[in-house]
Amino acid sequence: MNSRIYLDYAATTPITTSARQAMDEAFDIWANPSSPHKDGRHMRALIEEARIRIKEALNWPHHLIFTSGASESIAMVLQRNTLEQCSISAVEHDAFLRAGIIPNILPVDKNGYIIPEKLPENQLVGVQTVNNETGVIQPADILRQTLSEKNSLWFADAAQSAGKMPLPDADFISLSAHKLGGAPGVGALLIRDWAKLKPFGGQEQGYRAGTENAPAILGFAAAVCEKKDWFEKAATLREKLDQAIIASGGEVVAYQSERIPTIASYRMPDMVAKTQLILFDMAGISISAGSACSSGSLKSSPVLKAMGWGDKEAQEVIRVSFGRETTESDIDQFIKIWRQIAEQRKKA
Ligand SMILES: Cc1ncc(COP(=O)(O)O)c(C=O)c1O
Repeated sequence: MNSRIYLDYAATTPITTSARQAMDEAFDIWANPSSPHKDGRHMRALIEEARIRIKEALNWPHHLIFTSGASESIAMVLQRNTLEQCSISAVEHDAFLRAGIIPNILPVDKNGYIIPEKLPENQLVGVQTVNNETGVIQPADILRQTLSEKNSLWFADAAQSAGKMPLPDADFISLSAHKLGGAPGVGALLIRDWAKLKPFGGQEQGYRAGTENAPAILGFAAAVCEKKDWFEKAATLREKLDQAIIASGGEVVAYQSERIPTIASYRMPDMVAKTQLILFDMAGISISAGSACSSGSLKSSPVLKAMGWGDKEAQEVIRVSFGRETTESDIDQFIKIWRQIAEQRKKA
């Protein structure tokens, strides 16, 4: 596994050393945080400390409840917010479409940006911070201002940006620990105002049911608090990658848009993504086609379709995503293999 090159960080990131250590230590503290005895109270105190540390690290002064990750947080908000109607952007993660309600879909432009004039009044509006396929960053200030003027609540899915960029000034925010160096199966829902969400369950201030996953929560806190000194390096690597792709006849998706440095999508003309994935895989490189959830199928990415891409072109797009552990030599190797595949395709 270690000799392979992992460029699929948007699907999940490697666990950081400090998160792994915090989890390891937590497994030795054997108590349910709801138990009133001394051990239980100790575990409760550790969870509350983790909550405070995460809020401080993310600079979020309001409420935070632990969940199993962004998908659960998304379902919670869609099902239990206090407004009657809900709209989401056409580029939201699949979890928004599988939360048991049917939202209205808001269009995006060809660069992947939300169209402010189309934002509705008096609704819950789901617009992500960063897209998981293209890396496009939505304009947070415009969204905040427009949605406030329209008396709508902003639900920002920050699964791909949390811990990398400042959080937006939204009403609800979802995130997953495994996208920022923590373990899978834990995450959070950030809530500005308790009154905007209907309670449910006996844990997490009455907003969730189920014993907290204490080891994962403590690992999550450790991961969030780690230094982000690698982020600048990611921007340099992404720029190198973009230029190499363009120079060898490829296309950078949403090249004109503001994008997070850790996610990029590239189109290799006349070669379906599924074949590219196999060839990269055989060359020891893990990448993805669009989102991890839809990559098993041959359907075009709904994100690219919403940006106006045709089926043929959309099916030729792969996603490369990276982070803390990615080195320049990983990127050089990816570029080398990309060039080889592109050359073979030209000869075929
Ligand atoms: C933007 C976005 N939102 C939500 C999710 C769902 O996260 P999880 O599977 O951890 O619940 C993902 C995961 O790929 C994502 O990229």
